[in-house]
Amino acid sequence: MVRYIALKGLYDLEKTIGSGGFAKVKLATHIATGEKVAIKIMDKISLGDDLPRVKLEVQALKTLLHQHICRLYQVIETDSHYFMVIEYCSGGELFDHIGIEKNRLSETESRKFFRQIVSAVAYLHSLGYAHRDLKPENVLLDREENLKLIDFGLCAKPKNGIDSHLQTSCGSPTYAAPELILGKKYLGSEVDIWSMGVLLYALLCGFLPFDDNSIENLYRKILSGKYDEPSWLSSSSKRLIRAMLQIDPKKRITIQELCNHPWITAGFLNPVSFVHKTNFEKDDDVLSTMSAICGEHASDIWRKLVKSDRTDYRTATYLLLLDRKLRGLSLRISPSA
Ligand SMILES: COc1cc(O)cc(Nc2ccc(C(=O)Nc3ccccc3)c(OCCC[NH3+])c2)c1
Repeated sequence: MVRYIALKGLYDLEKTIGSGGFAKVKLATHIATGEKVAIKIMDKISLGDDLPRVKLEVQALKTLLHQHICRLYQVIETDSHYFMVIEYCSGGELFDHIGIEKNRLSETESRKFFRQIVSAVAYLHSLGYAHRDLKPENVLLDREENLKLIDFGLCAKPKNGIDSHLQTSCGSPTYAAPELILGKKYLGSEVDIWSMGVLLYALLCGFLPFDDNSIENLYRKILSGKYDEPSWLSSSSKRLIRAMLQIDPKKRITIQELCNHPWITAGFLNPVSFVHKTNFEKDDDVLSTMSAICGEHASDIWRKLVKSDRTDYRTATYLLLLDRKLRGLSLRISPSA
């Protein structure tokens, strides 16, 4: 196993859990706390002119604090590599969780998960970001089956706000909105709604609304906006999916309407809110655990934490200890930290 000097003493790398274009994701252990993390490793050579995307994603993730958005703990940059230390989603991909035999979820279970996706995307849009690559592989679960959105490598924050047009064609065609595959100017918020429509369809049906091995046929199907409506779909589900898979983006349901849609609120007391984690909450138990080991005063540790750019080893240690505490585990830390 290639050892990276930059991780020595901080993280022990384990198996590869994902690999894509210019990155691979490995399972790792945060040595000081023994907690599992995922580390996305990118080498700068193969990143090429995608290098600025890493900085854009890191910048976005430092701002995005939400219970259904996978957490960035630490960023390590060397001359040759970027390492993004990320929350480990031990539940794996949501769609693997659906399992092969059933291959689709009940309306109630689909609603539980879909509300979490809507909450994360509504929060994202409220801060002016669009994900632009919403697809099953980017929807994971943590150990308590809470949903986590991952991979903001294509996310965009248009400089004139979420309502200003984008042009870059990106994301996977299967989940891409008609205006995106036509290369038209599009709104990030509108293409995210379309992709969420594809996700909801896949949850409720167990297969994709538009699928074809030939890219031309796939495009034709997407641009036709026609897809099967299996007999098991309730009329309320059909209405919601139709509202999301509108070819004309101006006729497509908006994220606000989605949060209040009858299908979304059925069985729940309230619409989807995108209340999110506050910023760093100060925890004295965690701070005293850290000060017991590194000898600094808890108040100094906290001051440095708040002042830091929140992507250093101290931040990762604090957040992982906080996570252990929230799970009712002991706050242990190994002296080598
Ligand atoms: C903000 O979250 C991000 C940003 C990003 O650029 C990339 C990722 N990638 C991740 C993060 C975590 C996992 C993971 O924990 N996977 C996993 C865990 C247990 C069983 C199976 C998978 C990850 O997995 C890669 C494969 C998922 N399609 C990717 C997160």
